Amino acid sequence: MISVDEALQRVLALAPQPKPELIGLENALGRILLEPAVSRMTQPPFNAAAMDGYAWRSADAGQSLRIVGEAAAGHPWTGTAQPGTAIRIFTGAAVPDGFDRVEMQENTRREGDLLTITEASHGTHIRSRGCDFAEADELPAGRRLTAADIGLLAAMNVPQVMVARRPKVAIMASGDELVRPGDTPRDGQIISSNDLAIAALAQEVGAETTLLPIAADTEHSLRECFHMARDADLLITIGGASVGDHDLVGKVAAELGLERAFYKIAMRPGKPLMAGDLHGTAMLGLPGNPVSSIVCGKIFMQPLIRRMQGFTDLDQTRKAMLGVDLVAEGNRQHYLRAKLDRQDGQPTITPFDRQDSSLLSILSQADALLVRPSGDRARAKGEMMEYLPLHGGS
Ligand SMILES: Nc1nc2c(c(=O)[nH]1)N[C@H]1C(S)=C(S)[C@@H](COP(=O)(O)OP(=O)(O)OC[C@H]3O[C@@H](n4cnc5c(N)ncnc54)[C@H](O)[C@@H]3O)O[C@H]1N2
Ligand code: MOO
Repeated sequence: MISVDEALQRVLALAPQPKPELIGLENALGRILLEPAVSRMTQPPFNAAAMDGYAWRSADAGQSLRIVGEAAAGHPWTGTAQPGTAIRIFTGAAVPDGFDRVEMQENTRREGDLLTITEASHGTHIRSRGCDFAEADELPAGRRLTAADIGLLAAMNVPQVMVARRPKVAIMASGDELVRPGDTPRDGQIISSNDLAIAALAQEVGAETTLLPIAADTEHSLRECFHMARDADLLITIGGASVGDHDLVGKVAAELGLERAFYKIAMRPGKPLMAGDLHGTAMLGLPGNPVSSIVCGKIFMQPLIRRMQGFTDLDQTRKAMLGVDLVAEGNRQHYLRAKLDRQDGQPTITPFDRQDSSLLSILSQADALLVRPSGDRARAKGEMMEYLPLHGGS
């Protein structure tokens, strides 16, 4: 059995180079920028009024001013600033050269065309040209685009961006006992939940997912389903990974030409994980126990899908204070479903008592996976421990 860190490195090595795709900003949320985006604008493109009021010259302080024009957003004033003059101006309008202040109208008195500044503000209320960004400024490659990034790119007059194509992920559940949600299970059958959960985890990090038919526990059925995934960037199999007579995924994958990167890792849950390359399609074979498959999806599949899109910052670990005492750990790195809260103002993490790898209800209540390295010593309440946040992309 190899360590979780070693396994993760081997999984990430299966990622092909990201494939570029040019898309409009309206579809760019959450996508990973592959090439820097270069601004085609300086913002603001002119010195702009930040208040509704009057533009005037500080050299004229203390004088009564003659109002000689008006500038509104989208409607510049074309005259030139003369001593002793002011213009009416509105927020967003270009401040003509020569005027170096805008006073908000609440601080002025106007009588006909004559203006008195009754109280001068501290600031100029002028946003100087380029104070936000300049033409040729860049938004660097490698970032996952946020709503704020999309606003910035739009303001930069960059209507399209080069992002990584969404990896195509095919997901195959296997097992004679499985039926789809909504079907009526016969004796001995259960509902297939893992493939939908794994698809959701893959979508969370930008994948385009396809659910393959549920494969029966026969080599023929598995082979057929493997064949359906041949155009995918990544094939995820679920179940059939262990040592039982009906656990045939590894055997069939090997016969079809899987170059195996590893099988079995020192991890709990998730020991029978396998990974490899199948004629250019990366493959992850997840264990069937529902929590094992989702935890492996979180720890291996999500970073792999991110890496396929050129994302580099893959470390998700954070720290919190332990809420209870814990006994010493065994020889596998243990991921415990846990609840996060605050105690004495400190983020605190407390694992659930029940940790069996079939319990989806506990996983759904959990906010985090507490990470305990293999062979970890007994831990006391109050110690700082590492965890991975659950639920939510990024
Ligand atoms: N003799 C041994 N037995 C087992 C070992 C072992 O080391 N020696 N390891 C155990 C561990 S740990 C795990 S994890 C499981 C993994 O086994 P498989 O990957 O072969 O999974 P299955 O046997 O197919 O299923 C296990 C369990 O999960 C349910 N399942 C499977 N697929 C789904 C699905 N899509 N949705 C919901 N539930 C699913 C399945 O019905 C079983 O109950 O092996 C242990 N055994
Ligand atoms: O590793 Mo299994 O995944 O412990 O249940």
